[in-house]
Amino acid sequence: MTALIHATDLSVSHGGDLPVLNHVDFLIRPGEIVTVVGPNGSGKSTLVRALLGHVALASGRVERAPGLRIGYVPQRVHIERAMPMTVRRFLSLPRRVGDAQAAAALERTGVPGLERRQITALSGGQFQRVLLARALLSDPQLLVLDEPTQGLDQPGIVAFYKLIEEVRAETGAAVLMVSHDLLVVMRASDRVVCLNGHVCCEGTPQAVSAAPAYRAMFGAESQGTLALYQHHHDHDHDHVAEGHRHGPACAHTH
Ligand SMILES: Nc1ncnc2c1ncn2[C@@H]1O[C@H](COP(=O)(O)OP(=O)(O)OP(=O)(O)O)[C@@H](O)[C@H]1O
Repeated sequence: MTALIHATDLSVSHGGDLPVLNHVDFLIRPGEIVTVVGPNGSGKSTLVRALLGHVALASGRVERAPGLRIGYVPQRVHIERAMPMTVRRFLSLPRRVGDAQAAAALERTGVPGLERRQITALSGGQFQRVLLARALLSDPQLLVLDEPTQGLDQPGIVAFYKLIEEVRAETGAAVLMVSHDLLVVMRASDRVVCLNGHVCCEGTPQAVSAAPAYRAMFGAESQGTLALYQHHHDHDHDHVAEGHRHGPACAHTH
C-alpha cells in the first residue's frame, strides 16, 4: 500500500437517526498536506477519529500503513489545561523524552525556552506550538491536526500554517488537517476534502474553491478564498475547474 491511510466506504453513526459519516472514501499519501473543511457538525472530527481507529465503524474499512507513526494534535479546546503542569512535564506525556529532545522540539516550533512555564500560563498560540512540539517528538510520518488554529488571530493563523509547511518540508511528514480557516488553509494544502457527512467534493485547492458544492456550502465566506487564487492562475472562476472529484452534491458536468 502506498497510502499512509486508506479508508473506503466509511460510515459512522453516533446513535442518532442519521449516520454522521456516510460512505466516505479517504486517502492520504506520504508527504501530502490534506485539509478537511466543512460546516460545524459535518463530521470532520469524527472522520479524523475514525481514521485513527478511535471510533467504531458502522461500515467500511480503514487501512493504515504497517507501523505508521502518527503525531496527533487534538482540538485545543478539548485538552484539560486547568491542571498545574509545566511545559517540560507535558512534553513527556505520554512518552518520556530527554531534555535535549524537548528543547529541540520547542525550538523547532518557535517557542524555545518555555520548559519551566506552566501550561495554564501560555497564550493560545504558544500552547498550540507546544502541542505541535509534543506531536513531533514521536518523529511522525503523519501529523494529524484538528482545528489547530482555533482561537488564533489572523497573523497567528498565517504563521502557524507557515510553520506546518516548514515542518513538512524538513521532515517529509504528511499532514492531515481539519480547519475552518478558509482564507489561508487552501494555500497550504495539496488537496482539500469538502465534507458534509459525505464527501461533497475534493481536489486541488483551486478546483475545490471553484466547485459549486463548495460555494454552496460556504457561501460568502468562500469569496475570499476565491480572491486569494485569482492572481495565481488564469482560468475563469465562472467555470468549473478541472481536476476535482464529484460528490453527490455536485450538479455540474465537465
Ligand atoms: N461521541 C459522540 N456522541 C454522540 N454524538 C456525537 C459524538 N461525537 C460527535 N457527535 C455528533 O456527530 C456530529 C458530527 O460531529 P463532529 O465533531 O465530527 O463534527 P465537526 O465537523 O468536527 O464539527 P465542528 O466543526 O463543530 O468541530 C455532530 O452532530 C455531533 O453532535
